[in-house]
Amino acid sequence: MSHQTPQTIDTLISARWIIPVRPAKTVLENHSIAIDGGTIIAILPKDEAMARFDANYGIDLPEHALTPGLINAHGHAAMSLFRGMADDQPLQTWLEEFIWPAEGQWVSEEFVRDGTQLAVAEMLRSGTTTFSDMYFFPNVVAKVASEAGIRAQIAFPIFNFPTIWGQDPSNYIEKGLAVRDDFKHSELVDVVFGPHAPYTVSDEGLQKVSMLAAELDISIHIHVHETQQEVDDDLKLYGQRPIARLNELGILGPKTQLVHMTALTEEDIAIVKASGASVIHCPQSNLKLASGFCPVKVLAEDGITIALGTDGAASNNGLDMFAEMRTAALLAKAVSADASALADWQALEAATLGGAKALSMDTKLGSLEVGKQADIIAIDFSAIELQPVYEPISQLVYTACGHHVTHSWIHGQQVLADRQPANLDIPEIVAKAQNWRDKIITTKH
Ligand SMILES: CSC[C@H]1O[C@@H](n2cnc3c(O)ncnc32)[C@H](O)[C@@H]1O
Ligand SMILES: [Zn+2]
Repeated sequence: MSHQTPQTIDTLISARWIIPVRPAKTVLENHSIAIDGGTIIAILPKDEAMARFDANYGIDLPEHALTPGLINAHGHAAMSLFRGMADDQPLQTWLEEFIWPAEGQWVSEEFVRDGTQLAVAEMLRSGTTTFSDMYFFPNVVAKVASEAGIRAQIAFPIFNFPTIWGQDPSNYIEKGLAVRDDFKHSELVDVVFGPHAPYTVSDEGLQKVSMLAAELDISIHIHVHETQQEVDDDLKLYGQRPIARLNELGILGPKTQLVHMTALTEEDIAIVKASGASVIHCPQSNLKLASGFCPVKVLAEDGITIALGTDGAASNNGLDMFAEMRTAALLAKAVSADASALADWQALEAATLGGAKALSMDTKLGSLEVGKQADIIAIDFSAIELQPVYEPISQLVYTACGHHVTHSWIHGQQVLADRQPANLDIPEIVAKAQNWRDKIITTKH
Protein backbone atom coordinates (compact mmCIF):
# COMPACT_ATOMS: atom_id res chain seq x y z
CA MET A 1 0.00 0.00 0.00
CA SER A 2 1.45 3.37 -0.98
CA HIS A 3 1.12 6.39 1.33
CA GLN A 4 1.24 9.67 -0.52
CA THR A 5 2.39 12.87 1.21
CA PRO A 6 -0.63 15.03 2.00
CA GLN A 7 -1.02 18.12 -0.20
CA THR A 8 -0.71 21.42 1.67
CA ILE A 9 -3.71 23.69 1.04
CA ASP A 10 -5.12 26.91 2.51
CA THR A 11 -8.45 25.71 3.96
CA LEU A 12 -10.45 22.53 4.52
CA ILE A 13 -14.11 22.85 5.57
CA SER A 14 -15.94 19.69 6.62
CA ALA A 15 -19.65 19.57 7.36
CA ARG A 16 -22.56 17.21 7.99
CA TRP A 17 -24.23 18.28 4.73
CA ILE A 18 -23.03 19.99 1.55
CA ILE A 19 -25.63 21.29 -0.91
CA PRO A 20 -23.59 22.17 -3.99
CA VAL A 21 -26.61 23.31 -6.14
CA ARG A 22 -24.96 21.53 -9.10
CA PRO A 23 -25.88 18.75 -9.77
CA ALA A 24 -29.38 20.03 -8.94
CA LYS A 25 -31.05 18.62 -5.78
CA THR A 26 -27.81 16.96 -4.58
CA VAL A 27 -27.08 16.63 -0.85
CA LEU A 28 -23.68 15.22 0.17
CA GLU A 29 -23.25 13.88 3.72
CA ASN A 30 -20.03 14.09 5.75
CA HIS A 31 -17.98 15.64 2.97
CA SER A 32 -15.27 18.31 2.89
CA ILE A 33 -14.41 21.21 0.62
CA ALA A 34 -10.72 21.81 -0.08
CA ILE A 35 -9.76 25.40 -0.93
CA ASP A 36 -6.52 26.80 -2.25
CA GLY A 37 -5.80 30.25 -3.67
CA GLY A 38 -9.45 31.25 -3.21
CA THR A 39 -10.68 28.39 -5.42
CA ILE A 40 -12.42 25.08 -4.66
CA ILE A 41 -9.94 22.35 -5.59
CA ALA A 42 -11.85 19.28 -4.35
CA ILE A 43 -15.14 18.13 -2.78
CA LEU A 44 -14.80 14.67 -1.33
CA PRO A 45 -15.76 12.41 1.60
CA LYS A 46 -14.37 13.74 4.87
CA ASP A 47 -12.16 10.71 5.67
CA GLU A 48 -10.56 10.88 2.21
CA ALA A 49 -10.01 14.63 2.60
CA MET A 50 -8.25 14.09 5.94
CA ALA A 51 -5.81 11.67 4.33
CA ARG A 52 -5.22 13.69 1.18
CA PHE A 53 -4.85 17.25 2.47
CA ASP A 54 -2.84 19.08 5.08
CA ALA A 55 -4.75 22.35 5.55
CA ASN A 56 -3.27 25.51 7.04
CA TYR A 57 -6.75 26.13 8.45
CA GLY A 58 -9.34 23.42 9.01
CA ILE A 59 -12.82 23.55 10.46
CA ASP A 60 -15.28 20.76 11.17
CA LEU A 61 -18.96 21.68 11.37
CA PRO A 62 -20.76 18.46 12.33
CA GLU A 63 -24.22 20.06 12.59
CA HIS A 64 -24.02 22.48 9.69
CA ALA A 65 -24.94 22.57 6.03
CA LEU A 66 -22.67 24.28 3.50
CA THR A 67 -24.12 26.00 0.45
CA PRO A 68 -22.85 28.48 -2.12
CA GLY A 69 -22.99 32.04 -0.74
CA LEU A 70 -26.32 33.70 -1.52
CA ILE A 71 -26.49 36.34 -4.24
CA ASN A 72 -28.73 39.31 -3.51
CA ALA A 73 -29.27 40.40 -7.10
CA HIS A 74 -30.98 43.74 -6.46
CA GLY A 75 -30.84 46.38 -3.76
CA HIS A 76 -30.00 49.89 -2.67
CA ALA A 77 -27.72 49.20 0.30
CA ALA A 78 -27.47 52.68 1.78
CA MET A 79 -31.27 52.91 1.97
CA SER A 80 -30.99 50.73 5.10
CA LEU A 81 -30.71 54.10 6.89
CA PHE A 82 -34.33 54.77 5.74
CA ARG A 83 -35.63 51.41 7.05
CA GLY A 84 -39.08 51.86 8.56
CA MET A 85 -39.21 55.56 7.69
CA ALA A 86 -42.02 55.39 5.10
CA ASP A 87 -44.13 52.24 5.33
CA ASP A 88 -47.49 51.18 3.91
CA GLN A 89 -47.39 53.34 0.77
CA PRO A 90 -47.71 52.32 -2.88
CA LEU A 91 -44.60 52.65 -5.04
CA GLN A 92 -45.11 56.05 -6.66
CA THR A 93 -46.29 57.76 -3.43
CA TRP A 94 -43.47 56.08 -1.52
CA LEU A 95 -40.87 57.28 -4.02
CA GLU A 96 -42.19 60.73 -4.91
CA GLU A 97 -43.56 61.91 -1.53
CA PHE A 98 -41.20 60.21 0.92
CA ILE A 99 -38.02 58.65 -0.48
CA TRP A 100 -36.90 61.09 -3.15
CA PRO A 101 -37.40 64.15 -0.87
CA ALA A 102 -35.50 62.35 1.92
CA GLU A 103 -32.70 61.43 -0.50
CA GLY A 104 -32.55 65.05 -1.69
CA GLN A 105 -32.13 66.17 1.91
CA TRP A 106 -29.87 63.49 3.39
CA VAL A 107 -27.82 61.56 0.85
CA SER A 108 -24.10 62.39 0.89
CA GLU A 109 -20.89 60.35 0.69
CA GLU A 110 -21.03 59.84 4.48
CA PHE A 111 -24.66 58.69 4.33
CA VAL A 112 -23.80 56.17 1.60
CA ARG A 113 -20.71 54.93 3.47
CA ASP A 114 -22.56 54.44 6.78
CA GLY A 115 -25.71 53.03 5.16
CA THR A 116 -23.78 50.62 2.96
CA GLN A 117 -21.74 49.36 5.93
CA LEU A 118 -24.99 48.77 7.82
CA ALA A 119 -26.43 46.83 4.88
CA VAL A 120 -23.24 44.83 4.26
CA ALA A 121 -23.08 43.79 7.92
CA GLU A 122 -26.70 42.59 7.74
CA MET A 123 -26.11 40.80 4.46
CA LEU A 124 -22.97 39.01 5.64
CA ARG A 125 -24.75 37.96 8.84
CA SER A 126 -27.58 36.43 6.82
CA GLY A 127 -25.64 34.48 4.19
CA THR A 128 -25.21 36.93 1.30
CA THR A 129 -21.73 36.84 -0.21
CA THR A 130 -22.49 38.84 -3.39
CA PHE A 131 -24.83 41.80 -3.66
CA SER A 132 -25.95 43.94 -6.54
CA ASP A 133 -26.39 47.61 -5.72
CA MET A 134 -27.82 50.65 -7.50
CA TYR A 135 -27.29 53.87 -5.61
CA PHE A 136 -25.73 57.34 -5.53
CA PHE A 137 -21.94 57.54 -4.95
CA PRO A 138 -21.17 54.07 -6.38
CA ASN A 139 -17.48 54.87 -5.77
CA VAL A 140 -18.22 54.81 -2.02
CA VAL A 141 -20.26 51.58 -2.28
CA ALA A 142 -17.36 49.94 -4.14
CA LYS A 143 -14.88 51.03 -1.46
CA VAL A 144 -17.08 49.77 1.41
CA ALA A 145 -17.60 46.40 -0.32
CA SER A 146 -13.87 45.96 -0.98
CA GLU A 147 -12.97 46.80 2.60
CA ALA A 148 -15.60 44.42 4.00
CA GLY A 149 -14.43 41.62 1.69
CA ILE A 150 -17.87 41.10 0.12
CA ARG A 151 -18.41 40.67 -3.61
CA ALA A 152 -20.49 43.36 -5.35
CA GLN A 153 -21.95 44.22 -8.69
CA ILE A 154 -22.36 47.99 -8.60
CA ALA A 155 -24.80 49.49 -11.10
CA PHE A 156 -24.05 53.20 -11.35
CA PRO A 157 -27.30 55.18 -11.56
CA ILE A 158 -28.43 57.00 -14.69
CA PHE A 159 -31.36 59.44 -14.72
CA ASN A 160 -32.57 62.05 -17.17
CA PHE A 161 -32.54 64.70 -14.46
CA PRO A 162 -29.98 66.07 -11.99
CA THR A 163 -29.50 64.44 -8.57
CA ILE A 164 -26.84 64.70 -5.89
CA TRP A 165 -24.54 62.46 -7.99
CA GLY A 166 -25.03 63.58 -11.61
CA GLN A 167 -26.66 65.90 -14.12
CA ASP A 168 -27.86 64.08 -17.22
CA PRO A 169 -27.30 60.64 -18.85
CA SER A 170 -23.93 61.62 -20.38
CA ASN A 171 -22.64 62.93 -17.06
CA TYR A 172 -23.85 59.89 -15.03
CA ILE A 173 -22.26 57.57 -17.62
CA GLU A 174 -18.95 59.44 -17.61
CA LYS A 175 -18.77 59.32 -13.80
CA GLY A 176 -19.87 55.69 -13.66
CA LEU A 177 -17.30 54.53 -16.20
CA ALA A 178 -14.62 56.34 -14.17
CA VAL A 179 -15.64 54.24 -11.12
CA ARG A 180 -15.48 51.12 -13.31
CA ASP A 181 -11.97 52.11 -14.32
CA ASP A 182 -10.92 52.67 -10.69
CA PHE A 183 -11.99 49.11 -9.79
CA LYS A 184 -10.98 47.32 -12.98
CA HIS A 185 -8.38 45.20 -11.15
CA SER A 186 -10.63 44.36 -8.21
CA GLU A 187 -11.34 40.68 -7.55
CA LEU A 188 -14.56 41.58 -5.71
CA VAL A 189 -16.15 44.58 -7.44
CA ASP A 190 -17.76 44.77 -10.89
CA VAL A 191 -19.26 48.07 -12.09
CA VAL A 192 -22.12 48.04 -14.62
CA PHE A 193 -24.74 50.38 -16.16
CA GLY A 194 -27.77 51.18 -13.96
CA PRO A 195 -30.36 53.19 -15.91
CA HIS A 196 -32.94 53.67 -13.14
CA ALA A 197 -36.15 52.78 -15.03
CA PRO A 198 -37.94 53.29 -18.36
CA TYR A 199 -39.88 56.19 -16.77
CA THR A 200 -36.80 58.11 -15.57
CA VAL A 201 -34.52 57.76 -18.62
CA SER A 202 -35.40 59.09 -22.10
CA ASP A 203 -35.10 57.17 -25.36
CA GLU A 204 -31.91 59.06 -26.13
CA GLY A 205 -30.37 58.18 -22.74
CA LEU A 206 -31.34 54.52 -23.06
CA GLN A 207 -29.91 54.34 -26.58
CA LYS A 208 -26.64 55.75 -25.32
CA VAL A 209 -26.55 53.06 -22.62
CA SER A 210 -27.32 50.22 -25.03
CA MET A 211 -24.66 51.32 -27.52
CA LEU A 212 -21.94 51.68 -24.88
CA ALA A 213 -22.91 48.48 -23.09
CA ALA A 214 -22.63 46.53 -26.36
CA GLU A 215 -19.35 48.20 -27.30
CA LEU A 216 -17.73 47.66 -23.89
CA ASP A 217 -19.47 44.31 -23.13
CA ILE A 218 -20.89 45.59 -19.83
CA SER A 219 -24.12 44.44 -18.12
CA ILE A 220 -27.22 46.62 -17.76
CA HIS A 221 -29.31 46.55 -14.56
CA ILE A 222 -32.71 48.32 -14.72
CA HIS A 223 -36.03 48.48 -12.80
CA VAL A 224 -38.75 47.43 -15.29
CA HIS A 225 -42.48 46.68 -15.07
CA GLU A 226 -42.65 47.30 -11.36
CA THR A 227 -46.36 48.17 -11.53
CA GLN A 228 -49.30 48.17 -13.95
CA GLN A 229 -49.24 51.97 -13.71
CA GLU A 230 -45.73 52.02 -15.20
CA VAL A 231 -47.00 50.03 -18.20
CA ASP A 232 -50.08 52.29 -18.62
CA ASP A 233 -47.93 55.45 -18.43
CA ASP A 234 -45.52 54.13 -21.09
CA LEU A 235 -48.45 53.26 -23.36
CA LYS A 236 -49.77 56.82 -22.99
CA LEU A 237 -46.39 58.52 -23.44
CA TYR A 238 -44.73 56.32 -26.05
CA GLY A 239 -47.60 54.26 -27.49
CA GLN A 240 -45.63 51.15 -26.51
CA ARG A 241 -45.32 48.76 -23.58
CA PRO A 242 -41.98 49.15 -21.70
CA ILE A 243 -40.54 45.79 -22.82
CA ALA A 244 -41.21 46.48 -26.52
CA ARG A 245 -39.75 49.98 -26.13
CA LEU A 246 -36.59 48.74 -24.35
CA ASN A 247 -36.19 46.07 -27.02
CA GLU A 248 -36.39 48.64 -29.82
CA LEU A 249 -33.84 50.81 -28.02
CA GLY A 250 -31.40 47.88 -27.87
CA ILE A 251 -31.47 47.56 -24.07
CA LEU A 252 -32.47 43.87 -23.96
CA GLY A 253 -29.73 41.26 -24.35
CA PRO A 254 -28.06 38.33 -22.54
CA LYS A 255 -26.25 40.74 -20.19
CA THR A 256 -29.41 42.66 -19.21
CA GLN A 257 -30.96 42.30 -15.76
CA LEU A 258 -34.66 43.24 -15.57
CA VAL A 259 -35.68 43.99 -11.99
CA HIS A 260 -39.29 43.34 -10.82
CA MET A 261 -41.19 42.32 -14.00
CA THR A 262 -44.82 42.27 -12.87
CA ALA A 263 -47.85 42.89 -15.13
CA LEU A 264 -46.38 40.86 -18.01
CA THR A 265 -48.21 39.69 -21.13
CA GLU A 266 -47.32 36.59 -23.15
CA GLU A 267 -45.82 38.91 -25.75
CA ASP A 268 -43.62 40.65 -23.15
CA ILE A 269 -42.35 37.25 -21.98
CA ALA A 270 -41.65 36.10 -25.54
CA ILE A 271 -39.55 39.24 -26.18
CA VAL A 272 -37.55 38.72 -22.95
CA LYS A 273 -37.00 35.04 -23.75
CA ALA A 274 -35.74 35.80 -27.26
CA SER A 275 -33.36 38.45 -25.90
CA GLY A 276 -31.72 36.18 -23.30
CA ALA A 277 -32.19 38.82 -20.57
CA SER A 278 -32.55 37.73 -16.93
CA VAL A 279 -35.30 38.56 -14.46
CA ILE A 280 -34.53 39.71 -10.92
CA HIS A 281 -37.54 38.89 -8.76
CA CYS A 282 -38.04 40.95 -5.56
CA PRO A 283 -41.11 39.31 -4.00
CA GLN A 284 -41.06 40.99 -0.59
CA SER A 285 -40.68 44.52 -1.96
CA ASN A 286 -43.39 43.81 -4.57
CA LEU A 287 -45.73 42.62 -1.82
CA LYS A 288 -45.00 45.48 0.57
CA LEU A 289 -45.46 48.22 -2.06
CA ALA A 290 -48.47 46.33 -3.49
CA SER A 291 -46.68 46.53 -6.85
CA GLY A 292 -47.87 43.31 -8.52
CA PHE A 293 -46.81 39.74 -9.18
CA CYS A 294 -43.94 38.37 -11.22
CA PRO A 295 -45.04 35.11 -12.94
CA VAL A 296 -41.96 33.10 -11.97
CA LYS A 297 -43.48 29.69 -12.76
CA VAL A 298 -44.12 30.70 -16.38
CA LEU A 299 -40.71 32.38 -16.69
CA ALA A 300 -38.93 29.32 -15.29
CA GLU A 301 -40.83 27.01 -17.68
CA ASP A 302 -39.67 29.25 -20.53
CA GLY A 303 -36.05 28.81 -19.44
CA ILE A 304 -35.61 32.48 -18.46
CA THR A 305 -32.96 32.95 -15.75
CA ILE A 306 -34.54 34.02 -12.45
CA ALA A 307 -32.52 35.62 -9.67
CA LEU A 308 -33.75 36.99 -6.34
CA GLY A 309 -33.26 40.41 -4.76
CA THR A 310 -34.40 42.06 -1.58
CA ASP A 311 -34.55 45.61 -3.02
CA GLY A 312 -33.65 48.26 -0.42
CA ALA A 313 -34.44 47.85 3.28
CA ALA A 314 -36.80 50.85 2.96
CA SER A 315 -39.24 48.69 0.98
CA ASN A 316 -38.66 45.21 2.39
CA ASN A 317 -37.74 45.93 5.32
CA GLY A 318 -34.78 43.56 5.69
CA LEU A 319 -31.99 42.07 3.56
CA ASP A 320 -32.38 38.40 4.55
CA MET A 321 -32.16 36.25 1.41
CA PHE A 322 -33.57 33.24 3.32
CA ALA A 323 -36.79 35.24 3.84
CA GLU A 324 -36.69 36.19 0.15
CA MET A 325 -36.31 32.53 -0.94
CA ARG A 326 -39.22 31.46 1.25
CA THR A 327 -41.47 34.32 0.09
CA ALA A 328 -40.57 33.65 -3.56
CA ALA A 329 -41.49 29.97 -3.18
CA LEU A 330 -44.76 30.66 -1.34
CA LEU A 331 -45.83 33.49 -3.66
CA ALA A 332 -45.12 31.46 -6.81
CA LYS A 333 -47.46 28.76 -5.51
CA ALA A 334 -50.21 31.24 -4.62
CA VAL A 335 -50.00 33.16 -7.90
CA SER A 336 -50.01 30.04 -10.11
CA ALA A 337 -52.44 28.04 -7.89
CA ASP A 338 -49.87 25.23 -8.09
CA ALA A 339 -48.20 23.95 -4.90
CA SER A 340 -45.32 22.52 -6.94
CA ALA A 341 -44.37 25.93 -8.41
CA LEU A 342 -40.87 27.11 -7.43
CA ALA A 343 -39.96 24.04 -5.38
CA ASP A 344 -37.40 24.39 -2.57
CA TRP A 345 -34.43 23.48 -4.79
CA GLN A 346 -35.55 25.97 -7.45
CA ALA A 347 -35.79 28.79 -4.88
CA LEU A 348 -32.27 27.94 -3.65
CA GLU A 349 -31.06 27.85 -7.24
CA ALA A 350 -32.57 31.30 -7.93
CA ALA A 351 -30.71 32.71 -4.88
CA THR A 352 -27.39 31.18 -5.96
CA LEU A 353 -26.78 29.99 -9.54
CA GLY A 354 -29.65 32.10 -10.91
CA GLY A 355 -28.07 35.19 -9.38
CA ALA A 356 -24.66 34.21 -10.73
CA LYS A 357 -26.08 33.71 -14.24
CA ALA A 358 -27.95 37.02 -14.15
CA LEU A 359 -24.75 38.81 -13.10
CA SER A 360 -22.73 36.93 -15.77
CA MET A 361 -20.63 35.38 -13.00
CA ASP A 362 -21.74 31.76 -13.32
CA THR A 363 -18.38 30.52 -14.59
CA LYS A 364 -16.98 31.38 -11.16
CA LEU A 365 -19.93 31.60 -8.72
CA GLY A 366 -23.34 30.16 -7.83
CA SER A 367 -22.50 26.52 -7.10
CA LEU A 368 -19.90 24.57 -5.17
CA GLU A 369 -17.85 22.94 -7.90
CA VAL A 370 -14.17 22.32 -8.46
CA GLY A 371 -12.64 25.34 -10.21
CA LYS A 372 -15.23 27.80 -8.88
CA GLN A 373 -14.54 30.51 -6.32
CA ALA A 374 -14.77 29.50 -2.66
CA ASP A 375 -17.82 31.66 -1.79
CA ILE A 376 -19.41 29.44 0.84
CA ILE A 377 -21.78 29.79 3.78
CA ALA A 378 -22.36 27.50 6.76
CA ILE A 379 -25.86 27.20 8.25
CA ASP A 380 -26.25 25.77 11.76
CA PHE A 381 -28.94 23.09 11.67
CA SER A 382 -28.72 22.29 15.40
CA ALA A 383 -31.29 24.93 16.43
CA ILE A 384 -34.49 23.66 18.02
CA GLU A 385 -36.66 25.34 15.37
CA LEU A 386 -34.90 23.35 12.63
CA GLN A 387 -35.58 19.90 14.17
CA PRO A 388 -35.88 17.28 12.84
CA VAL A 389 -34.06 17.40 9.51
CA TYR A 390 -35.58 15.13 6.84
CA GLU A 391 -34.59 17.16 3.79
CA PRO A 392 -31.81 19.74 4.20
CA ILE A 393 -32.89 21.74 1.11
CA SER A 394 -36.46 21.98 2.40
CA GLN A 395 -35.12 23.11 5.77
CA LEU A 396 -33.04 25.85 4.14
CA VAL A 397 -35.90 27.31 2.12
CA TYR A 398 -39.01 26.72 4.23
CA THR A 399 -37.61 26.89 7.79
CA ALA A 400 -34.19 28.52 8.17
CA CYS A 401 -33.54 32.25 8.60
CA GLY A 402 -30.50 34.38 7.97
CA HIS A 403 -29.54 34.24 11.65
CA HIS A 404 -28.81 30.52 11.32
CA VAL A 405 -25.78 31.39 9.16
CA THR A 406 -22.68 31.24 11.34
CA HIS A 407 -19.66 31.28 8.98
CA SER A 408 -18.89 32.45 5.49
CA TRP A 409 -15.99 32.59 3.08
CA ILE A 410 -15.60 34.80 0.01
CA HIS A 411 -12.82 34.03 -2.47
CA GLY A 412 -11.55 31.63 0.21
CA GLN A 413 -11.25 34.37 2.85
CA GLN A 414 -13.25 33.91 6.04
CA VAL A 415 -15.48 36.99 6.35
CA LEU A 416 -17.88 35.69 9.02
CA ALA A 417 -16.98 33.54 12.04
CA ASP A 418 -19.53 32.66 14.73
CA ARG A 419 -21.77 35.39 13.24
CA GLN A 420 -19.10 38.09 13.62
CA PRO A 421 -18.01 39.86 10.41
CA ALA A 422 -14.21 39.87 10.19
CA ASN A 423 -13.78 43.34 8.70
CA LEU A 424 -16.64 45.40 10.12
CA ASP A 425 -17.07 47.11 13.49
CA ILE A 426 -20.66 46.27 14.48
CA PRO A 427 -20.99 48.59 17.55
CA GLU A 428 -19.68 51.52 15.48
CA ILE A 429 -22.07 50.76 12.59
CA VAL A 430 -25.02 50.59 15.00
CA ALA A 431 -24.04 53.87 16.68
CA LYS A 432 -23.77 55.64 13.31
CA ALA A 433 -27.15 54.29 12.16
CA GLN A 434 -28.75 55.57 15.37
CA ASN A 435 -27.13 58.98 14.86
CA TRP A 436 -28.61 59.22 11.36
CA ARG A 437 -32.01 58.21 12.72
CA ASP A 438 -31.78 60.94 15.38
CA LYS A 439 -30.92 63.60 12.77
CA ILE A 440 -33.55 62.46 10.24
CA ILE A 441 -36.35 62.11 12.79
CA THR A 442 -35.89 65.64 14.20
CA THR A 443 -36.47 67.23 10.80
CA LYS A 444 -39.47 64.96 10.10
CA HIS A 445 -41.59 66.29 12.98
C1 LIG B 1 -29.88 56.34 -7.14
S1 LIG B 1 -30.34 54.92 -7.95
C2 LIG B 1 -31.59 54.18 -7.05
C3 LIG B 1 -32.86 54.97 -6.95
O1 LIG B 1 -33.90 54.04 -6.97
C4 LIG B 1 -34.81 54.34 -5.96
N1 LIG B 1 -35.57 53.14 -5.61
C5 LIG B 1 -35.50 52.39 -4.52
N2 LIG B 1 -36.37 51.38 -4.59
C6 LIG B 1 -36.99 51.50 -5.78
C7 LIG B 1 -37.98 50.77 -6.43
O2 LIG B 1 -38.53 49.70 -5.88
N3 LIG B 1 -38.39 51.16 -7.64
C8 LIG B 1 -37.88 52.26 -8.21
N4 LIG B 1 -36.92 53.02 -7.63
C9 LIG B 1 -36.50 52.63 -6.43
C10 LIG B 1 -33.96 54.88 -4.86
O3 LIG B 1 -34.71 55.58 -3.92
C11 LIG B 1 -32.97 55.73 -5.63
O4 LIG B 1 -33.46 57.00 -5.87
ZN1 LIG C 1 -34.94 48.82 -6.52
